[in-house]
Formats: sequence, structure tokens, C-alpha cells
Amino acid sequence: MKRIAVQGIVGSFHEDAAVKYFEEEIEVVECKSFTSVCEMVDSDQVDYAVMAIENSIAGSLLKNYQLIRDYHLRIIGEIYLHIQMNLMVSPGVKAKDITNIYSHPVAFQQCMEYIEQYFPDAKLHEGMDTAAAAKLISDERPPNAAAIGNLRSAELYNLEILETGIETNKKNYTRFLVLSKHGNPTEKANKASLCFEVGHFYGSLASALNVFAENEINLAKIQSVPVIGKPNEYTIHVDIEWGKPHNYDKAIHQVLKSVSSLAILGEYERGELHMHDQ
Ligand SMILES: O=C(O)C(=O)C[C@]1(C(=O)O)C=C[C@@H](O)C=C1
Repeated sequence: MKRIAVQGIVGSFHEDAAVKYFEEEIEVVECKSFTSVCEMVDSDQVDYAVMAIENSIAGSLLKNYQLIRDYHLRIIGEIYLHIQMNLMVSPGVKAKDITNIYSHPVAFQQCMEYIEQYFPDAKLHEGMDTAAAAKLISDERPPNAAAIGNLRSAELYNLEILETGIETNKKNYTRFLVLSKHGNPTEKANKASLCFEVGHFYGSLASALNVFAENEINLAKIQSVPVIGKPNEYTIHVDIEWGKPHNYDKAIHQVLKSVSSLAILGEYERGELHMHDQ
């Protein structure tokens, strides 16, 4: 059975993403941090990792871009998950009693409008993941606390749901990357994640990006990530998509002339973003 490292525990969105991506029975290996997730892959203790990289409300997880490069991990796939957040309490706790809320920092960011409107004075406690927050409430049964997380964690840890769908926008999606130590070449690849650096002169980034346009390569995402220890310097991460593999090969060949330190982090099959109309 494949072993998959995720940050968090059973009932987290990461576990959900891993189960949905692999579509077979897997062993989910719970890790305390994204760094230990990467260490598990690097030391061959797991086959793959699943790691959030961006959310449609909270934005990019910059630290995870950095980790992928530091550990030289390969991106072999991606999956988008529709994220619905719920306010959960141990049985009997009422909304008026809540003075403390437990969740994951990214989950808090997704629910900030709701929290500011209904619990502006609540103390927010950031934990490892939403399921760990649900478990903590379940184990300790504080009379004045709630957790924010998914419906499965409420069920797993016997919590009552006070409110569902508390995310700021219903079209709330998190994109997760599937990572491994070695590449997994696939004929089906129609997307790649690259990173590179460009000089500090006019047109340097534009000329690199033009190479993609000229070869009919769609730029799905661009993200600059600070180079730690070099203020004002950035690594540019791009996700690109193509129809004809030949165009991709040509673009990679040509872009080498416009950039430095080009790294192909992975070539993989594009994940579908199934929009939920609500
Ligand atoms: O806390 C969890 O359940 C997670 O899996 C973490 C995480 C994240 O890192 O973004 C995953 C998806 C949601 O965007 C909220 C939190």
C-alpha cells in the first residue's frame, strides 16, 4: 500500500486530498509540520507527500514553494479540493459561550469575515491543522471554545455543528501538490511547474514570459518567492499548460536564453477544478 505523508491528522483537508487523489487504499502518514513532510519523502520513509500550495481566498503558501526547492522534490500531480468550513463545538456549548476558537491559520484566513462579524472578541488559537483543533475540543471539552474545520472531523471527533459554510466565499478551493523524491514521467503531462531567476533590467521578465506566449503556452500561475538572505531578489515560479507537447519542448529550450537557474519542478497532468455553484 502506498504511504503518503501529510501535515496534520486524520480528518484534515490534507488527508481528504490524499485519499481523493490516489483513488485507492493508501496509508496516510501524519506529520507535525510541512518540513517533516518533506523529510519523510527525502528519507524514503513514504512514497509521496500531498501538500497545500495555494487557496483561492488565502493565497499562496510561500513557505511551501521554498520547501519544494530546498528538498529538491518533484511535483508529480495536483488536486483541487472544494473547501467548506464549519463552526464546531463539543455537545452543549452555545454560540454565546464562545470566547476561544481553534483552527489552522489558513482556515482562519478563509473565515475572517464570519469571525469578525460574529465573534470579534474571540481569541484565535492556531494549530497544526483543522482536525487537530477538532480533536483538541473533543478531548478537552472546553465550555467556551469552538473549532473550525470540515464535516468529517466533526463526525470523527463527535462535535456539534453550530454553523456550516462560514468561509468568506463559497467558491473556496485549495490546490494541493503531489510530491515525490523522483520524477514520474507521464505521457499525459499537460502542465509543468518551473522556477527561474531574471536580471534586474527592463524587460527581463517580460522577455521570458513572451517565450511562452509565442509558443502557445498558457501561463496558469506566476508567483514570486523572496530569495532568503538576498533582499530585493526573487525566484519566479510559473505553472504553464500546453496543448501540444512539442510547443512545451520548444519553449523550454528557448526560455533558457532569457533566465538563469531554470529548474523544472515537475511535469504532470493538470488537476480539474470542478466549480460548485452555490
Ligand atoms: O488544516 C487542515 O485541515 C489542512 O489540511 C491544512 C489546510 C492548508 O494548509 O491550507 C488545507 C486546506 C484548507 O485550505 C485549510 C487548511
